[in-house]
Amino acid sequence: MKEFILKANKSATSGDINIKDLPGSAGRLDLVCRCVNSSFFLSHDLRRDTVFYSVHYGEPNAPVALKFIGDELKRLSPDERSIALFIKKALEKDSSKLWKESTSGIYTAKKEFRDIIVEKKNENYRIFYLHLNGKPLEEYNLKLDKDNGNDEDVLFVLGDHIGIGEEDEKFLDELGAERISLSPVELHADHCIILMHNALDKLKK
Ligand SMILES: C[S@@+](CC[C@H](N)C(=O)[O-])C[C@H]1O[C@@H](n2cnc3c(N)ncnc32)[C@H](O)[C@@H]1O
Repeated sequence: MKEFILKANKSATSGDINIKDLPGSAGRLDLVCRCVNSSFFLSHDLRRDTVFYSVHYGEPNAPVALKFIGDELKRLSPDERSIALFIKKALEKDSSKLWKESTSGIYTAKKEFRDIIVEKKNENYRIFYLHLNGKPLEEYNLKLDKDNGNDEDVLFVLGDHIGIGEEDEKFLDELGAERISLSPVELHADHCIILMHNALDKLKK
């Protein structure tokens, strides 16, 4: 499984969202929507082998985690407004420690960013932190196949416009996360997802 997790430092944690003001009062929800687009949408298809998480730390109810499962998504279209409406619906529900489905393939839970990463580590996922100053992707010699020919389970960690912060960087270091740099210039998180997908797609050809 290929999974991405975004720390959305300012994104809304209730359904009280103005869809016309995603970058402002909704706390950069535009960025979350673009990451959903980049995670899943192909031309006339969806990436069914991908899962995307965003963990929101904005007002009024932080944290709230969202999980999108490619294999289960239905009726979602690639435009930001459509994605934002599904997110609004999910955030309108009360969240608890366990994942609860809002609409097909979209779940919410009251989970911290770190909780999800630890869960993945315990499930033997390989954890990568996408970072400007990481080891260049080309030097990684990525071989994401297990010996039995199945894909290795991988989680890619991303920050938003603010980043993930020093404490969470330290947490990732202690967890043994590997830092990958995708470019010598700083990119938007959604563009990093596209580049990462592209690199993995090429490994399969
Ligand atoms: C707009 S950048 C964040 C900028 C923020 N000021 C910071 O200090 O982290 C959004 C995220 O994209 C990822 N990113 C940006 N440029 C990257 C690069 N060249 N290689 C790998 N990941 C990158 C990182 O995960 C980063 O947190």
